Amino acid sequence: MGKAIEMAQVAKSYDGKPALKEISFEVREGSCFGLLGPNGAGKSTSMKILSGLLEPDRGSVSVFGRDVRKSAREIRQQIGYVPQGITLYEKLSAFDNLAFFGEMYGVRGSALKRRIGEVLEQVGLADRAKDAVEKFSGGMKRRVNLAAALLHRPKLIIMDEPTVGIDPQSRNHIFEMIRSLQQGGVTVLYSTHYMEEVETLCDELAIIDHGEVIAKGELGEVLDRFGMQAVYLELQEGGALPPVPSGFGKPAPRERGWVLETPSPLDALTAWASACKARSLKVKQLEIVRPSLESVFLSLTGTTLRDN
Ligand SMILES: Nc1ncnc2c1ncn2[C@@H]1O[C@H](COP(=O)(O)OP(=O)(O)OP(=O)(O)O)[C@@H](O)[C@H]1O
Repeated sequence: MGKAIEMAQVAKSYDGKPALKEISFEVREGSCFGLLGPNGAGKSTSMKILSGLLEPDRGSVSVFGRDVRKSAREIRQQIGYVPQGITLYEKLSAFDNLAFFGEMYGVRGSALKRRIGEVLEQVGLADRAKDAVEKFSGGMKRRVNLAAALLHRPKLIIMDEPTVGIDPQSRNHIFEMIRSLQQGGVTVLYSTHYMEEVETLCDELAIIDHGEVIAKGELGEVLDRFGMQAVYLELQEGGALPPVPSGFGKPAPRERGWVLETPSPLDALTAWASACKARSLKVKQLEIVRPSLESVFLSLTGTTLRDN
């Protein structure tokens, strides 16, 4: 498989302040690639450069093997860019908003009408085509924006934090849409500061922090390389504090139980089991769990992504 995106040593400053310091990453054709990082890390800047909306100061950027600067027009036809902000006409219906975007992309007439029906179906809003966008929730507006980026059947979709501040139903629709796009061979570049989203959706990722790539690769590879295994404990009577196994750190709450990150999970599991037994606590679940991106970020930066 070829490369959908190749960014090499890309740097960008705003008013002398570096936002990207020599960013390099590659996205395989057909993959769902997560660009993960805290606010201000440089995700939007990278995406705007890739979409040809912003010029880098240095470095090279190519999309499907073509230089973004030299082939800007052709590349724009292959990219569907979904910005962070909503860009819709509130008074117009979802259909009319999409008709406007479609014409901008050069889709017209009955082909456009048909295509609008298809993309509204894809984002789960086919039954709301005629309603004015001003009546929509934030999540529904975001979905119309996503639909707009699909009208010209791009081979690469670039989405800048599409799930920030939206309802769970819209989030699920977006996830389903991404999965079906990927099944249809479309490459997806997805930025977020939610690690769980990357874990659920993406097969490759780059973690960026302060304008630098601090880890990249296949999801499983990054987790194995930088993450730490953990032991998960859930007790039968919810709410009780778990015993702390001696010789290990303090467990942290997760879901309905607690989790203990450790380089020696089998020893931790055994020690935790003995500590529970000694206190006659009824264990509902005790198991070794695979590393999370949370532990990857922590081990690479010394801070949790949530704290940022
Ligand atoms: N137009 C601009 N002018 C000046 N500084 C900017 C501009 N756009 C972004 N920056 C700065 O560049 C850095 C990277 O910002 P960028 O928006 O790319 O990050 P991000 O990871 O997308 O974060 P966010 O989720 O907050 O958008 C930040 O320090 C930001 O303040």
